[in-house]
Order: sequence, then structure tokens, then C-alpha cells
Amino acid sequence: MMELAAPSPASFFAVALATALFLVAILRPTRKHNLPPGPRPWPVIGNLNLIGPLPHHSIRDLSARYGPLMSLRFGSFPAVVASSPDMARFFLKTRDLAFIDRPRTAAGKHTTYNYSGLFASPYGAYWRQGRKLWQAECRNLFNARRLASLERVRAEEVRSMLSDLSASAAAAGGGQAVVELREHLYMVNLNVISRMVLGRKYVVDGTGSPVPPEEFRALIDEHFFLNGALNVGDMIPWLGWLDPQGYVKRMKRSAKVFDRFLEHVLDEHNERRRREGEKFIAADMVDVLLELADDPNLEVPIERDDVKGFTLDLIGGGTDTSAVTVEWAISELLRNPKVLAKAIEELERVIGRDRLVGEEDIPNLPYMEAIVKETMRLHPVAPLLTPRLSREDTSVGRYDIPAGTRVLVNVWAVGRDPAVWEAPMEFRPERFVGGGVDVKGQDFELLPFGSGRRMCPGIGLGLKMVHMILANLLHAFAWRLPDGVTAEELSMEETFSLTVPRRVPLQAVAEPNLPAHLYAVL
Ligand code: HEM
Repeated sequence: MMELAAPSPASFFAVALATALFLVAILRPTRKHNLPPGPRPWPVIGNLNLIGPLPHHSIRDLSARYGPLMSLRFGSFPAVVASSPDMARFFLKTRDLAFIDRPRTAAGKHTTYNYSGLFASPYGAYWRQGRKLWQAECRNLFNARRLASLERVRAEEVRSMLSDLSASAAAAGGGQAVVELREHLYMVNLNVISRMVLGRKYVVDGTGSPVPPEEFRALIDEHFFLNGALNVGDMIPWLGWLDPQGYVKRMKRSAKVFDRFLEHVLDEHNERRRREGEKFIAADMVDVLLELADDPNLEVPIERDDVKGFTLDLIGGGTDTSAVTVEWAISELLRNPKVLAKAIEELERVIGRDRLVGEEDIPNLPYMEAIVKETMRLHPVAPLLTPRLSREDTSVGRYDIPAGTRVLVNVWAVGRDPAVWEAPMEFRPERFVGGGVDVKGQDFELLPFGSGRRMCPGIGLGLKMVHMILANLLHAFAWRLPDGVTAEELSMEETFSLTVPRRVPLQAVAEPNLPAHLYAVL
């Protein structure tokens, strides 16, 4: 019979120590965070039951009850919402570095090449390098000579939009047409960004693009929708594999089509580089990115997928944002005829009736600038900015914000807060005339582009596009609502995706009012 060996004193001690550590671990009271006030969360869903189809509205209503710093729970994740200028300053400026990360989402993974664009990229060496390159290369690419030619690109595309609109008016008979502006706004922005980033227009017939124009248009809409949608798997990760809304499936499908398009664009650019050899000079953003991808001295190497991720960011960031802003601006002007009349008076005085508005005119149109700011106050395209993620435990006053908390800044609510703005629901550009508050991230009551290190890097181009398009539309056409629609009846309802456009596209009557030759495409 085999005898059992008696335990040695050393192994007895090891077992006792492990047991003690285990008991300490499970019995130790967990440090309780003193979270900011907020509604009591339900198991599993947290407070998702309180978020309606327009999350910035639901969250504003909750903040009115719980205060400008509020705790929420989105499924498995803690979140805080800032809804005052002071709280916005705290997250975006005072403690910028603590809140600079982005939450990982299925859209970032599947639709932007595994977080390869700046937008979805987590904070770290790759993102820092991306922002630095953006600044350096934009400066390089947009040097004085190139800037002049890019200005020409923008002017040509704006003129082409005016020409299309006047053709619609002529076709309608009587020189007036009810136009659905959104499609024109979308195309002018897409064409400008396409020419600047990809070198030429791809979303027109006959370009040899593997994705036909109509399909491309639907693809961008789908990209925006999927990047703005609340995906259950992002909130409750253990449900992710079920993909209950079918969004992940759609993300994979749209990513495949985008990839086909981007592969074609990159191949064309590489082909020119090969052909021109030593004589090759980068002519657009994709050229610059492909050159960078060959640079062995970069801190973090850039791969082909990263070039595609960056390119997608530029197309996405540059197309919808400006179009949505101009559509809101014209909607507000049609509801406020006195403001519209003042804008037209300024254009006639400064520009006259024998030419279109150029970029050099923008500084001489202060009322137009005030209209743009007033539009961005009431209709910021990203009302909750884009979600940030806290990288460390932080406290604000007596409240704790644990690492891993999602942070939203409700700039839409701040823009409509009577404690911040006089008569906030009135469209009154006069409040901005004579300087003062600006949109450039320094005034925390008005943050349509965010603020701090993660602020929108496309602000310069975005503002130029909005001013150029809006000023020329108002200068070249007399605008009015279609017969039978009064200013009071015009719907101002929103819909929520990555941006917040009008729920119903704006329809308006456009009547050309400048000499006919100004509408001819050059
Ligand atoms: C009216 C025009 C625009 C508006 C209102 C706008 C607004 C914004 C906002 C609110 C953010 C998030 C900032 C934050 O989290 O603090 C953002 C980020 C970004 N925008 Fe824009 N944007 C506009 C135009 C553009 C253009 C023209 C481009 C590119 C060509 C662009 C590219 C980006 C990128 C890449 C990011 C992500 C930055 C990062 O995470 O580091 N945007 N934008």
C-alpha cells in the first residue's frame, strides 16, 4: 500500500497565504466613487431607456434636472455629460489630456480600417503623429501657390452649383424653381474635397470609378448613419456577437465597397508616381499620404490601410458637415426675412451685382460671418461633440470621474441655454456683430468645432466652404418658401446620425437675379 506523504511546512504556508490573499481580495470594501448626480441606472441597460431618437434633447432634459455635470450609464459603461461653458472648459481644456481618448466602437473597427483615421483613433503615438502630420503636410501641400489653385477649385465648384441651380430654375419655367437644396450642397462639398484630397472628381460618370455615382452617394449616407448610430454591441459588449440591430453586418458590407473604391484611387496614384519617377510632385492629399507610407523614419509606420483610413476621414469630415450647416442657415433665413434682407443688403453693398463672391471677400462680410456663427450656435452639426474617454481617475469639485468613463459635451444645450444667451431661441446674428465670441475653441459657450487637442482639424476649410457657399447662394438667387408654406410652418425638426441634419430636406424657390453670364460654367 502506498503511503500519503505528509504536507511539508513550506507548502502548508503557501496554501494558507493564497487563501488569505483570496479572502482579502473578495472581502475588501471596493472604493466607492462619489459620482456626479444622475438618474438611477437599470441593470444591463443602465440609462439607455431614457435616451430617445434625438439623444442631445433627452440628455438636455435630464441635465436640467441633475445639473451641468451629470452621470449616466450607457449599458455597461459609465458616462458623464457636461452642459455648461465651465464644465466644457474643464473637460476640453483644463484636463484635456485626461479626456482625450476615444471609446472603441464597432464602427471605428469595421468602417475606418481598425481605427486608422484620426477621428476614431485612440489616443497614443499613432494619433499624435497623425495630428502632427496633418498640420505639417497641410502647410506643405497648401503652400501659397497651391492655396491659390485650391481656391480656384472651390470657386469653380461653387460656380458649377450656381449654374446647376439656375438651370433648374430655367427648366421650371417662369425663371423660378422649387429646389431641394441638400443634394446640391452635398455635391459641391464632395466635389471640392474630392479634388483636394483625391486629385479629381470621382463621383461623376465616366471616371472609371469601380463605384458608380449613385452607389457612392448611398455609401456615404450609410457610412454617416452607421458611425452615428447607437450600436447596442458598443454599450453592452456581451451582446455584441448577436448584432441585434444588424449594424455590424451593414458596417462590414459598406466597408467592403469603400475599400474597392479606395484601392482603385490608391492604385491610380501609385501608377502616376511610378510613371513620373524623379519628376513626381505630390499634387493632392493621397499623394502626400502615400509618400509618407514609404518614409522609414516615421515614429509609427503608416501602412496602406492607414492611408485609406485617413482618406476616408477627409471625405467624411469634409462633405456632410458644411452641407448640413448651410441647409440650416438657409432654413433660418427663410424664417427670418429681416435677417435675410440685411444679408442681401450687405452683399449688394460690398460685392455689387456684376460678380460672384470670392474667398477674399469673406473678411469684408461681417454680417454673413455673424449669420454663420448664429447658425452654428443653434444647429451645431455634432451637438454632443464626439465621445471622449477618460484615461485616468479624475475629480471635479467633490465628484469623481473614474478612468474609462465616456464624456459627452452637450454644445447644443449650451447654445440654447438662457443662462448663457439672451433670448436663446431667437435667430439674432446681431449678437455676434462687432466681434466678441468666436467658434475657434476659445469661447466655451460656442463650440461647434470642439476645443483642445482633439478639436476639429478641418475648421479652416470647413468655415471657408460654409461662407463661400452660403454667401454665393444668397447673392446669386432670390430665395423664398414654396407657395403655401409659411415661415411659421417650416419644419425645423432634426434627425440624428454622425451629424444632425434637417429631418425633412429643405425645399425652397430659387430665382436667379444676377446677369446670366455669371451662371455659366467657366
Ligand atoms: C462646418 C464644418 C465642420 C464642423 C462643424 C466640424 C466639427 C467637428 C467636431 C465637433 C469634431 C469633434 C471635436 C471634438 O471631439 O472636440 C470634429 C472632428 C474632426 N473633424 Fe471636423 N468639422 C467640420 C469640417 C471638417 C472638415 C472640412 C474636415 C476635413 C477635411 C474635418 C475633419 C475632422 C477630423 C479628422 C476630426 C477628428 C479629429 C480627432 O479626433 O483628432 N472636419 N469636427
